[in-house]
Amino acid sequence: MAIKKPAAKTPAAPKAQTHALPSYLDHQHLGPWGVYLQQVDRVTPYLGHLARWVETLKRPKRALIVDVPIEMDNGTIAHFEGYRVQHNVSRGPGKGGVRFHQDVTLSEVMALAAWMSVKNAAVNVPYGGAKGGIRVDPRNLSQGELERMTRRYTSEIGIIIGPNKDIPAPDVNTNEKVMAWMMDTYSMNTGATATGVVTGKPIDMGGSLGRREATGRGVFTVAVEAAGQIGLGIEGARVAVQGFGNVGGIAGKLFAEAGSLVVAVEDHTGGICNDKGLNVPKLLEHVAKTGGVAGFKGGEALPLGELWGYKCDILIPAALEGQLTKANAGKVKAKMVIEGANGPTTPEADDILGDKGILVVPDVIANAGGVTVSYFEWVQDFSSFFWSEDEINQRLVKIMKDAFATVWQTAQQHKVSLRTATFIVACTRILHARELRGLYP
Ligand SMILES: NC(=O)C1=CN([C@@H]2O[C@H](COP(=O)(O)OP(=O)(O)OC[C@H]3O[C@@H](n4cnc5c(N)ncnc54)[C@H](OP(=O)(O)O)[C@@H]3O)[C@@H](O)[C@H]2O)C=CC1
Ligand SMILES: O=C(O)CCC(=O)C(=O)O
Repeated sequence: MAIKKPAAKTPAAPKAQTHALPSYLDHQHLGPWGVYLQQVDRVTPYLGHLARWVETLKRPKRALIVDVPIEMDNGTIAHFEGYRVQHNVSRGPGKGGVRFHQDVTLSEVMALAAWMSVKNAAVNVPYGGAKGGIRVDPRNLSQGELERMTRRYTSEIGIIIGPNKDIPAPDVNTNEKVMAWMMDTYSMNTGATATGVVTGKPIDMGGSLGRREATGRGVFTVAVEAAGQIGLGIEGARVAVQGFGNVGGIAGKLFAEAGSLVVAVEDHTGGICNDKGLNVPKLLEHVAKTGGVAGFKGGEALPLGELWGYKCDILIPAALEGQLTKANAGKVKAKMVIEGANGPTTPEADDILGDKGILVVPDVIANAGGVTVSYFEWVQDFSSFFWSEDEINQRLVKIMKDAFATVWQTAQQHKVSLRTATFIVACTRILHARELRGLYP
C-alpha cells in the first residue's frame, strides 16, 4: 500500500483558544509523551469539525503521583514513586495496565495512558484510557517486599480507581499474582469483594480464561490479516521478536504453531538466532528457568541491537517504547512491523519505514487483544457468569479482525499510514463522545 506522509494540503485544523501548554505537556518533551503529541498532530487534519476538541487529547484528565513507603526485609524503610494517570474518560471508565520498572516516569505513564484511550476506542470497548506504574526494579525485591509495595500502591491510588472508575491490569513486570494483591487490597479497604476493580486476575478469583494469552493472540491475529493484505503467507514466514515476555513469548509461540520460522529473539539478557527456526516451546522453557534468552542452546548468540537488521519478513517489537528510531529503522529488512509493545517506533522511524515500503501495524491496534479480553473479564465479573475459552477466543478474533478491517479501509480512503488511520478512527470516537457529553456538569 502506498503510504502518504501527512500532506501539507490536508485541511488546517481550527485553532483552539488555549493558553500555551506547560513545559511537561508540550511537544518539546522528549520521550513517549512527545511522540504521542506528534501522533495527535498527524491526525488532527483528518478530524473535521471535531478538531475543535483536539486539545482534550493533549493533556491527561487526571494524574496522581503517590509515595509508596514500605519496610524492607532488612528493617529499613524504602520509598518508591508511583503513578496513576487517567488520560480520558469520555467513553467510559479509565482502563490500562500497571508497570513496575526502574525507568518509569510520570510522562511515560501519561503517554501509555493516552495510547490506552486511543487503543480502547480503536477496538470500540467502552473505556477511556489510563495507566499506572511504580519506578522500581522488581528484580531487586523479595516476594514479601513486592507484595507490601503493591498493596501500599493500591491503597494510595484507591481514591481514583474502582470497577466503575478506573480498572488496572497487568503490564511490564506485573502479573496475575500482582493483580490478586491489588484486588484483595482494594476489597479490604472498601469492605466488599470487588472482583471488577482489576483484570488479568487468577482464574480462581474472577479472572478470565484466555487473558494471559490475549495480547499475543491479538498480535498474531492482526499480523495474519495484515500479511493477507500484502500477499505474505504466514506459513514459512520468518519472524523476529524483541522482548520474550507475556506479549512476545505468546505471539512467538502462535507464529511457530502456524508454521512460521521464529528466526531471532532478543531480550535484555541478549539475542539468539537460528535461520532454520528456533524451537519456541523449548526457548520458552529456557526463559522460564533462567530468566532470559541468553545461553539457549538451540541457536547462535546474536549481539544486542542486531535484531533490527536481521533478515526476516515480520518484525515484532514487544519490549518497551522508543526502540525503533532514526538510528536503526533504516536497517530493517522486514516486510511488516507488528507493534506488540506500546510506543516502540518514533515518528522519524515511522517515516523511514514508510519510505522503505515497510508496513507498520501500530500498537494501538496490534496489541489491543489484551484489553479486549480484559473487557470480557470485567463483563464476566459483573454478571458472575463465565465463558468458555473457545467463546473468548472467537469473540477476541472477531473484534480484532473487524477493527483491523476498519483501520485498513480508513488508511486506503485517506492514503495515510495505519497509525494515522487508527488514530482517525479512535480519536473521532473519543471526541464525538466528548462533544455529546458537553463541557458543563
Ligand atoms: N501484558 C499485556 O497484556 C500487554 C502488554 N503490552 C505491552 O507489551 C510490551 C511488553 O509487555 P509484557 O510482555 O507484558 O511484559 P513482560 O514483562 O512480560 O516482558 C517484557 C519483555 O521485554 C524484554 N525487555 C525489556 N527491556 C528490554 C530491552 N531494553 N531490550 C530487549 N528486551 C527488553 C524483557 O526482557 P527481560 O525480562 O530480560 O528484561 C521481557 O522479555 C510493553 O510495551 C507493554 O506495555 C501491550 C498490551 C498489553
Ligand atoms: O488489559 C488492560 O486493561 C490493559 C492492558 C495494557 O496495559 C495495554 O494494552 O497496554
